[in-house]
Amino acid sequence: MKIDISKSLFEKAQQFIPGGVNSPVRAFKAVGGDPLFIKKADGPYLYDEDGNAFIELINSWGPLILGHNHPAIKEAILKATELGTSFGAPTAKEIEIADLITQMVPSVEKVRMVNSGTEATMSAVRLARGYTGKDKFIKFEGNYHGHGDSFLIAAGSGAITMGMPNSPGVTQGTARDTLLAPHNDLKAVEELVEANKGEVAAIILEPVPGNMGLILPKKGFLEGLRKLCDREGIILIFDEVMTGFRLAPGGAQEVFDVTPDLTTMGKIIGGGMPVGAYGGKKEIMEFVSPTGPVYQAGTLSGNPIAMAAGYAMLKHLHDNPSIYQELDKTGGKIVGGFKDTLQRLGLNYSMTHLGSMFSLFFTDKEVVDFETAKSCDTQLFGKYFQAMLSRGVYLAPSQFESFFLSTAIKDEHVQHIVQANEDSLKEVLDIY
Ligand SMILES: Cc1ncc(COP(=O)(O)O)c(C=O)c1O
Ligand SMILES: N[C@H](C=O)CCC(=O)O
Repeated sequence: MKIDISKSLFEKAQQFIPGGVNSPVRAFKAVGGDPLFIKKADGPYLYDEDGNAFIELINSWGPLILGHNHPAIKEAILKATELGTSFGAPTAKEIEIADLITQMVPSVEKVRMVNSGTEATMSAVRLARGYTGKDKFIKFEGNYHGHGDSFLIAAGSGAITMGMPNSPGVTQGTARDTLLAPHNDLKAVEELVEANKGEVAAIILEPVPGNMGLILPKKGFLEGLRKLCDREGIILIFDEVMTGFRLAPGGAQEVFDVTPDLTTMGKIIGGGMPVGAYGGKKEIMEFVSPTGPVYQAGTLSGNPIAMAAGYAMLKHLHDNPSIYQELDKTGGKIVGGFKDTLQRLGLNYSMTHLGSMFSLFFTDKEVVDFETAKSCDTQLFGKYFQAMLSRGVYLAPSQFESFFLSTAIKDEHVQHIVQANEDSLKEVLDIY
């Protein structure tokens, strides 16, 4: 594979940008080699500056559930740009998207738009603290909620990929109010709440974590958290930045039928533009400024182009619910193909799958939390990543990320991906 142009761009980028990238996981540090510089994308394909084409399973880290350049979204963006790029004032489109979100996610009675998932989670926890008058909150090991200070403790995604689950720069004072629990361990959470009785404002979690690879909730875990929060007056926050509008129109809360008090959203909600949102019970959301005392603002929040893209995306999903069955089928075919290969090659690596998300973990343990996720052979993953790349399949460059499907992936791509997986495993494990 020719990568001369990407290589020289990366050299130049490092002169002006820390590590040559604007988000750490993009640097390929965990998988070796230099990152590819992307020139364009269409449907299921990414094209790099050297002219290589890849079927991709990242989709911009989740947002592009319809693949690249979907006509409905492209048209909405182009139309919106004709009217201006930013007004810093209310628009009709903001009402339309808020209305649609409340229909698709019934636990969200009111919603505030922000510019990223990070802003959404920071704001939701501030709101929970302001509303309850309590300072502490519980997060789960290996869950990732963006790069707000109080979340960079035992964080998943790029933080663990870079070997920095606890980031320097987060003060001890901040860290003290973040209580940590092992994911999927209800008893540990109950004990933590008991030990901090009356002091916990919120429990925040990815209901289906995708930031230590894809991990499924154990039976009764989400329901148990709901009961605990009700009993103790704690705000339950589902961080659905990744799972929202991806696992179902109403996200993981619809799939598992557990209703949080607040939900954070991002990725798909912006149709590929930088958008986040948080919403929930009217009574809690009324606590946000200007109706309430909890301050939160944004110069570009509700940006008209981003709202147009997000609305077009959500409307398409809302009007075409069969998309979710289609994605689940595609996921089933790929995961089924991978599992067949693993069996034939006598390998017992662990796999998880839900709808349009899946993971291949290079460990024989069942991956249910941060500890088991960390048992993966990350060096082997790096070799596998490179082997897949050389066969035209672009994966997330880390063992601690989920793979994402889009509707642009059809049967011919599935076949290519399954074959590439078999050939890559044989290559990296020296199986002939
Ligand atoms: C579950 C979850 N929450 C929050 C975030 C932060 O979102 P953003 O990267 O848009 O700030 C991410 C992804 O980065 C995420 O996956
Ligand atoms: N896993 C992260 C978000 O979901 C990946 C995005 C990033 O850190 O650049």
